[in-house]
Amino acid sequence: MSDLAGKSADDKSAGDKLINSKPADLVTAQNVRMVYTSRNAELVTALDDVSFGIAEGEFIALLGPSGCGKTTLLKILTGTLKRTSGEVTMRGQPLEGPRPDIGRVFQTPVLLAWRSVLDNILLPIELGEGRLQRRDYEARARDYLKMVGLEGFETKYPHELSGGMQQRVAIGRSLIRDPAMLLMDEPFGALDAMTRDLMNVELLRIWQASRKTIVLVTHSIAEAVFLADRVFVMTPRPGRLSEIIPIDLPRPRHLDMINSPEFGHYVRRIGRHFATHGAVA
Ligand SMILES: Nc1ncnc2c1ncn2[C@@H]1O[C@H](COP(=O)(O)OP(=O)(O)OP(=O)(O)O)[C@@H](O)[C@H]1O
Repeated sequence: MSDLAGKSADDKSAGDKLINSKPADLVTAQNVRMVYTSRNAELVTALDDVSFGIAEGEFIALLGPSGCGKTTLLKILTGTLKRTSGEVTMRGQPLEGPRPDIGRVFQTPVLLAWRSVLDNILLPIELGEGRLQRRDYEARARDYLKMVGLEGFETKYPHELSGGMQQRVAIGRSLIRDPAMLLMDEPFGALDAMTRDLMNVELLRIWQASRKTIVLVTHSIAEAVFLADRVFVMTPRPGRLSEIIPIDLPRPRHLDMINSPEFGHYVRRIGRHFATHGAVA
């Protein structure tokens, strides 16, 4: 991460209590295994024996080397990819397909160029099952626009926005159906380092304001430590969870914390782990 000292997430309260309390798990995975069959009929084991629980409101960073199965695990958690074996539950029920209470943010924002910012945020309402009425969600869309820092940009089009702003629209869109959980696949990976740092601070502010559960995939040890309550460290393929590391840094987190000895301790500890078990890309 670059050094943009002094920026902080606004909310003063949300993070600490999550570390100290033990609410029931929102999502669980038990012995999840994923084997793909490639085009030449080769079997590729992407995930093996992955088990964990994630509490409501937690921020989890999924960290591991390229190709270790992070995206695969995220797709399984969205219900869009069927695991080969193992159990996944959400609120105690088996997760067997996509659900409206799980939102997803991709590495690139995938906005529709011919729709305004407000219309892009409302897209899941128009496409959603169950006759959702756009007018019932417009006030919420405006609230989320404000939350992601885009108040006043309702009528702009994607090409009029920076990359960071476009990704804020994508985050607003992922929140519009009020999901319990947001799954984010390297959401700021395409942005320059400075914008990425600022977006991470913004993301913590949005997380604390919206109180969603977040699972975020990253290649960056520093990003994982800065954002997460717990870092799930994966092995090289076939991806297993080799360690779950609670990050006991105070919240709200400021970018100048990355210079603290405690932050350095976590980064070195995870770095040593990868030096022993396999490198982060
Ligand atoms: N549809 C598929 N068919 C066959 N193999 C696949 C398929 N999708 C992914 N894989 C393989 O599964 C493994 C895990 O892929 P995945 O995209 O989940 O890794 P990742 O950790 O997200 O990688 P990266 O960090 O590079 O994005 C890789 O070896 C990949 O080549």
